[in-house]
Amino acid sequence: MTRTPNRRILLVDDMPSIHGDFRKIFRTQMQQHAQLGAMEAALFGKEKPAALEVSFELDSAYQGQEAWAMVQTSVAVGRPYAMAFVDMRMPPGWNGMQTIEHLWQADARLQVVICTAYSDTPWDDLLARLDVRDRLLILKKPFEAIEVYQLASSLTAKWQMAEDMAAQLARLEVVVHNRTHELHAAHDSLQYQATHDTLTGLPNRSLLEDRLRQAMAYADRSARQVTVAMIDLDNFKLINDTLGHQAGDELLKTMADRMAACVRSVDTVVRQGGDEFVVVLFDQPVQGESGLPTLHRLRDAMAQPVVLGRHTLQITASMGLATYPADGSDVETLLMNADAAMYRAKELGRNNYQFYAAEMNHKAQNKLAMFEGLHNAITHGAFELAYQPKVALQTGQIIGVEALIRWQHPEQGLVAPDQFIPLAEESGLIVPIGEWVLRTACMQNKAWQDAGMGAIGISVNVSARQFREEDLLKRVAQALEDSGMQAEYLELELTESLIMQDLEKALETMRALQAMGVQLSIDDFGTGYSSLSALKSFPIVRLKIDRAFVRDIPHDEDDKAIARAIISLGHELGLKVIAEGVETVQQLDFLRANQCDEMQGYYFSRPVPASGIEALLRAHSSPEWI
Ligand SMILES: Nc1nc2c(ncn2[C@@H]2O[C@@H]3COP(=O)(O)O[C@H]4[C@@H](O)[C@H](n5cnc6c(=O)[nH]c(N)nc65)O[C@@H]4COP(=O)(O)O[C@H]3[C@H]2O)c(=O)[nH]1
Repeated sequence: MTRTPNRRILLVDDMPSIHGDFRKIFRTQMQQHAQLGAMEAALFGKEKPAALEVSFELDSAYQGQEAWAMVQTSVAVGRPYAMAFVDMRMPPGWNGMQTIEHLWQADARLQVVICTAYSDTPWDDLLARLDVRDRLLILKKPFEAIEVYQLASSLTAKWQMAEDMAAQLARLEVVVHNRTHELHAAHDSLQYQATHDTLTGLPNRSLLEDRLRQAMAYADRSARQVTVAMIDLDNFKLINDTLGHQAGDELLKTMADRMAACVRSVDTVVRQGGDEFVVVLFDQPVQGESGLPTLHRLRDAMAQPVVLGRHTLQITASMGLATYPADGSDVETLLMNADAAMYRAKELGRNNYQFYAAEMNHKAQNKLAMFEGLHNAITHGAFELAYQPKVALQTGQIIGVEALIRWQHPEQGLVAPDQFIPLAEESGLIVPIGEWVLRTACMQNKAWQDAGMGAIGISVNVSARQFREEDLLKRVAQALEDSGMQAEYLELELTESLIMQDLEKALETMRALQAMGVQLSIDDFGTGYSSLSALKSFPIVRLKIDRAFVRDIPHDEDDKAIARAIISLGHELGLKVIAEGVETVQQLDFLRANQCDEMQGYYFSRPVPASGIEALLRAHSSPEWI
C-alpha cells in the first residue's frame, strides 16, 4: 500500500518574521528539488523519482497554547504533524520547554526541533526535564536555510518510517495472533480427536484410563468407591447387518446421548469400540451395591423406543459391574473384571446386569484352556464324527444321516459339541474344524455307497462364521471332488439367524450352492427370525422343527400348534419337514398323524459311530420297527 508521506510541519514562534523566513526556505528548496527532478527526467528519460517530490505543509502558531490546540486537533482529525520547530522564548505565553511538554502530551510521536539563539534554562536541565529520547534536536540561531530544510526532510521521513514500522508491526502482530490461534485450535482439535470417539463424541479408551485413575485416587483419599460398568448392546450386530451401518451408527449415537444424560458431570461415559460402552461412576458410597440406581436409570433410558427409518426398536443391554477397590486395584484388572461380569450377563440371556464375582475369572481361564485344547485337537486329529439317522415316517426307511462332531479330549473324554462349538465359532477355529467335518462326512458317505449300503444323503451343520467365509464354495467343491461323492447327497444345515444376519449375501451363497447341486435345509426352525416373505425365497429342500417344540408333545398344546403350523407351512412352500429330538412313540404318532415327512431322534437311534450306521442300515432295510 503506497501512503503519501506525512510532511506536515508546525512552526511555533512568537515572531511573525520567522514564519516568513521559514516559508521562504521551504518554497525555495522545494522549487530546487522539482527542478532537479525535471532535469534528471530529461537527462535519463525517466520519470521523476517519487522520493524527490517533497512537498511540505507548513502551519504557524505564535504561542505555545495555540500550538498545543493545533496539535490536539491534528491528532483528533487523523492528520498529525510529523514535526515542530519551537522557539524557546515566546512571551507572554509558555516558554519553549512548557510548550514542548504540552505538545508531547498531545502527541508523543511529534519530532521537535528547538530553534533558539538563547535559552533561559541551561541545556542540561532542559534535557533532563524533558523526556527526550530520540525526538528532540536543537538548532541554534542563526541557522542556514539548508539546515532547516535537511532537518525537516529527515525528521519527517523518520516520523513516516516509525509510523510505517508501527503499522507493519501491528499487522504482523495480527498475523502472529491469528496463526497462534489457529495452532491452538489445531492442537485442541488433535487432542480432542485422540481422546474422543468420532462417532458419538464420547471420550475414548485413552481418556477412560486417565479418568479411572483420577476416580481411584479420589476414592483412596476420601474412603469412597468407584463403580465401573461395562455395557454391551444386545443384538447390535444383527441390527447393524439387517438395517445397515448408517442405522447402526444412528443407534450408537442415540444410546451414547442417553447414557451421557443419565450420569453426573463427574462421571464418565466412554465408547470402547463397536457397541461396547464403559461408564465410570465417581465417588460412590462404600455401603450397599453402589451404582445401582444409576444403572437402572441407564437401562430404562436405553430401553425407550428408538426410531430408525421405518423401524421402531427397543434396545436392551448386558451390563457387568466391577467396583474399586474390592474387584481390582488397578485399571486393567477392574476393566477386565467388569468385562467378565458383562460376559456373564450375556451368557445368562442378555438384558441383565451382573456384579463381578471371582469365579468369573475361573470361567475366563477355563475358556482359555478350552481354546488351547481345541487348537491342539485340530493338529492332533482328536475329533470324531457321530452319525444320526434320519427316517422317512411313511416308509420307515433311513433316508440319510446327520454328521455330528465329537471331541475326544485327552483328560475329559468325549466332549459334546454344545460345549466347544460356540468357542470355536467365537475364535474362528470353526473354519478348519468345519472343513474337517465336511471332508470326513463326504468321504464316509461315499465309502458306504461304495460298500453297497445304499445311496443315502449326509447332512452337515454349517455355522455362521463358516458360512461367511469367502472360499466356502471352493471348500465344498473340493470336499466333493476329493471324496468322489455326488453333490446331491450332501445337505448343508443352516440356521435362520445365520441367514438373516445378511440376507442378500446369504441368498447369493445359497443359490451358488444350489447351482452346484448341494441340498440346503433350515435347522432349528421356529427359533430364529426369518420372515415368511424371506423364507419363500430360500433355495432349500427341508425345514427341521427344533427339538424344543417336539420335547413336550403331546402335553403342551402350544408346541403341538407350533409343530402343526411348521409342517403345513413347509408343505405350502413345497418343502419336506423333519422333526428332530423325537424320543417317544407319542411324539412319533403325533408327527405321523400331522403328515410330518421325516424324523430324527433317540426313539429311532442316538448318534452312533460309522460302524453303528452300517448295522442300522442292515437292520432296517425292512421297516418293521415302525
Ligand atoms: N435330547 C435329545 N437330543 C437329541 C435327540 N436326537 C438327537 N439329539 C441331539 O440333538 C442335536 C442335533 O443337532 P443340531 O440340532 O444340529 O445341534 C447341534 C449342532 O448345532 C452343533 N453341532 C454338532 N456338530 C456340529 C458340526 O459338525 N458343526 C457345527 N457347526 N455344529 C455342530 O451342536 C449341536 C448339538 O449337537 P449334539 O450334542 O450332537 O446334539 C445333537 C443330537 O445328539 C433326542 O431324541 N433327544
